[in-house]
Amino acid sequence: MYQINSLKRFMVMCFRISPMYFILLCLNSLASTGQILINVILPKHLIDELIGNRDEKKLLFLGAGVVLSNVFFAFFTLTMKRLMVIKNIYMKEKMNEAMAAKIMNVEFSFLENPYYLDLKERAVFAANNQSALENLINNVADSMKNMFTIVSLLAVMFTLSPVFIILLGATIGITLLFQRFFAKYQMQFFQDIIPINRKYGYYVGLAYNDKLQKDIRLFHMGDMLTDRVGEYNNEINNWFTAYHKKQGLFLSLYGIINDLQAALSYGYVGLRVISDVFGARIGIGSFTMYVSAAVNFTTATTAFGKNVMTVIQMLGYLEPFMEFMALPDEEKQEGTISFKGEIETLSFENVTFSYPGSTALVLKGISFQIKKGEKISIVGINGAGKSTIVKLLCRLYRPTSGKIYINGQDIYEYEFSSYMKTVAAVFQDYKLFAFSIHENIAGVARENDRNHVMEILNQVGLQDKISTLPQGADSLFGKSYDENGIEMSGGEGQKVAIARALYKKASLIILDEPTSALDPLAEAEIYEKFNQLVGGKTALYISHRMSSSVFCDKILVLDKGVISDFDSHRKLMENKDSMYYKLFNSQAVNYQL
Ligand SMILES: Nc1ncnc2c1ncn2[C@@H]1O[C@H](COP(=O)(O)OP(=O)(O)OP(=O)(O)O)[C@@H](O)[C@H]1O
Repeated sequence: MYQINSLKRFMVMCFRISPMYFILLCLNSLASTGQILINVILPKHLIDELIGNRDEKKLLFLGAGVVLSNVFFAFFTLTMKRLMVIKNIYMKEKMNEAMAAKIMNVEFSFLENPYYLDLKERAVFAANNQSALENLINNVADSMKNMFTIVSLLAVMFTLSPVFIILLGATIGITLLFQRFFAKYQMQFFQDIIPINRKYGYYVGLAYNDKLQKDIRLFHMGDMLTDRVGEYNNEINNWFTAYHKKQGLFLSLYGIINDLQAALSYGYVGLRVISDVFGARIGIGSFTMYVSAAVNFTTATTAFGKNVMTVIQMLGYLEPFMEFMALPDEEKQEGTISFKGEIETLSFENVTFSYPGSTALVLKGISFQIKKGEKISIVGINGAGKSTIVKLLCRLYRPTSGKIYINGQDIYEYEFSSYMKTVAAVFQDYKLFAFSIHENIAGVARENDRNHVMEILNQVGLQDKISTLPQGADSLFGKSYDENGIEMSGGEGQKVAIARALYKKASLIILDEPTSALDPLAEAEIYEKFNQLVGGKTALYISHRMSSSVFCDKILVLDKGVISDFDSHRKLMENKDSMYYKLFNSQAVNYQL
């Protein structure tokens, strides 16, 4: 049942991707069945005519019928096969597209959860490897063809004798019982192997990951990874050896039953030619037809059994893909009010938060309010919950309790995309993409204002760098796809990321440790100019460099998920027992001569 539901979901998805593909599959299956039927029925009439009246016109008609119909069906099925090869490639591309769209739209919390991250890896693997999709669809199409064939041949054989059908039915019953038994075993096998496959996939993924190669080399992780992958590989091999032994046994028994089926067909139909014990005698033409029908019937039932097994196996491979595709999308979060205008007030009211799957409270009932244009610095030791505040504001996570209001409205009341337009954030682990510098910046607003881009690049101090590049702001990031692509230093990259956030026409700008890679001069320059750069926008900064707080209107001091202070630098420095005073002075002493 679980497999049937899974197959149904998968087929509905494929149908949505390409209804034409399904029409082709059905036509192909019908054509293959048609060819088998013609070759079962027409030779009977040809032989009967040859043995009987030998009417030349009829013989010519029947002979031409056999040849022409075979030519037609051969041409038709070959054309269909070609079309389906093209469609298979298309389906695979679409599957990758759907996967990419899902990753970009799925609720963000899934992408920080190890289970779903792993699921995502396995889903990508399933979509791209093992030809699972192609095998699944081909086997579904083949099983459809075999089913049509079985049903039509049953109709042909029914004209000989219902007893014959009952005898064949009994052998099919035994076959189905075998199939059911093996399908159950197979299903269990593919469930049981998931955890080990997941671990194997995870460690192989680590070895593949180019971002890890520095650490792998520096800390000699290569041997450990290779050993771990080897161990899991052996374990998987042992599992599959046991599986294939069972499958071999099953297929042998299955083959014996099919041979018995063939012997029964030949025996029964032969008896009907030479004796009338089981009914009226039949001629040679009918003998040919019924034997051919029975042989094709046996072939179709065997093939059908294999189709079912392969479909189950491929569904097992594709399960992670389907599970990932069924995750809810971010856009589906409620919120209908279109956000218009600018942020006038922003407030957290008694917000408590723990990450999904964890009971530890990261934020413990925090409340604060910010007004339009204020520049707020959030400080606190590692793990205090600073970045979590930003993630909640960006609607990457939902508060466990309490609410966040903007302009008096719960932020989840706002329609998602209009809300996201008003927030620009530069995260610690910001990413730039393999587009040009210009596209990385202007792409966020989907416009092409070159002067404005250059103006912002100048403001963040990148004018000298850009002027040394032969293609200026049109230089492409990264060398992966363009040998003339540029590599920027960590600090230069951060400046581009800040420029991108500034360019976005957002009224709240959030910088989560955006200057960690900047040299002291660049950092000082950015902070000095920051209020000018940000202009009238409301801004939140998170930085471990306490000197950056001096430029802010207020400082929100977080201590283990609780707000310990929220005031101006001057006021907070008056209290020598405050956490802020300690944090500030612990750094300040390092700068004293
Ligand atoms: N995706 C996550 N799942 C579970 N726990 C998380 C996740 N992200 C962060 N945490 C936990 O939440 C707590 C607060 O993390 P957060 O990143 O908000 O701290 P922070 O104050 O920004 O720290 P830092 O100064 O080191 O950047 C930490 O204890 C961290 O382990």
